[in-house]
Amino acid sequence: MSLLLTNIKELLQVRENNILKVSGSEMKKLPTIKNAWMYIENDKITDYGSMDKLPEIKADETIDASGKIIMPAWCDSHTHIVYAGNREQEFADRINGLSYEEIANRGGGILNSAKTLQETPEDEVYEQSAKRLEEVMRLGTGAVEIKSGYGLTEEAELKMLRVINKLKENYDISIKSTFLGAHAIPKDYKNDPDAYMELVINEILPKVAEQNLAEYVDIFCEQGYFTVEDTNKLLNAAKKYGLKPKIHVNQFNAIGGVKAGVDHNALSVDHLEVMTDEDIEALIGSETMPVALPSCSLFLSIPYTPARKILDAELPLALATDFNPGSTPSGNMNLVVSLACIKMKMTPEEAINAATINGAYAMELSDSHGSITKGKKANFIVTKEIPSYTFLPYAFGTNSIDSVYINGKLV
Ligand SMILES: N=CN[C@@H](CCC(=O)O)C(=O)O
Ligand SMILES: [Zn+2]
Repeated sequence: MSLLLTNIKELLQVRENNILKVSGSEMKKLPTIKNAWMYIENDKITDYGSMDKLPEIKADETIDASGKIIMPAWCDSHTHIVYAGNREQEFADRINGLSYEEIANRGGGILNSAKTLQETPEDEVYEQSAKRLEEVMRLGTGAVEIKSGYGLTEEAELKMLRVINKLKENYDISIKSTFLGAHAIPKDYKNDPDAYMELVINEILPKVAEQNLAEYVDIFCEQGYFTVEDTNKLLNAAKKYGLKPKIHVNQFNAIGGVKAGVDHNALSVDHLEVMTDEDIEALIGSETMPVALPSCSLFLSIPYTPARKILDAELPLALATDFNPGSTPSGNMNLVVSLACIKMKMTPEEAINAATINGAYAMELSDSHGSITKGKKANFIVTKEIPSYTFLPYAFGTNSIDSVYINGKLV
């Protein structure tokens, strides 16, 4: 199957030589070709160029993309798409004055979702999650990471990870799986959190590894959840099984999680709403990708990750949704990019780099995703007729997407 797209108003994020990520001032550059064509064979980008040098190509299908922009599909490197039920009652409780922390302390929050997940049959969790995956694919996401973490028992954590694996089998989209057993301390372990860490490290983690259910390991390193010491213990143990860290840090408090992640060569450190100078220092010179989740900041009314401070230090930054039932019931990367521009003062070029190639890096997919490069997966968004790419984050809340292709197939 081959597809030729012609008269593309502008082809975005064209990287002739593949790059793994972009950092600091480099993020201001978004290479494009105006009035372009692109040729797809099966699931790959074969070639592209400027319309004035369009070679003779016999394609199975040709699409005239006049007035439309084409760009790589979004790479969402941080989600909790697999969950059961929803938490709209907590949303209403917060409107009525309770804080996220107060709700969690009453047994709501993550523990509420864990109870629902434990009680919901695996097939039903799969069905609910598959709908969300299909929704985000239609919204332009072409690669996604999904975490466990609403199980909090051996049985339920493995159940979640099996659901992620079934999504991998049944959907033609790259999915990375992360074990987040250390997401919250279950009620029964409230007075003995160390015992829960022992369960996660000595009982659940080995089974996750044996059954090959995850690529990455995560922990919520935060006051009231897990300490830096817990983080070090878990990451040391996970390393023996070859699971790289991608960790939740600095959402509410800076307690040293960034440095712990960097010390363990984490692939990414995510959230970062609260960042100290020491956290920035720790990231400089590392291979760890900082990841911001602005939809979470919007929904919880908490600070936004200080993008300018991170970029001014010549660090890279990725953007992801954090799609989950408690802090971010939205998997819309288009909104994430808008929020990054509006609230974090990222330029459209920086935000698009952060949501494509840098998101791919945070899932170890930069060789196949995140840019328009020959040989990469044919994962791309065709916009409606719009005046410029800046219109995408500007017209927030407007659906500017005409169609989405993942692995060369129309979603
Ligand atoms: N902060 C930790 N975990 C999720 C939210 C969990 C929840 O409220 O269900 C997050 O990334 O925001
Ligand atoms: Zn999260």
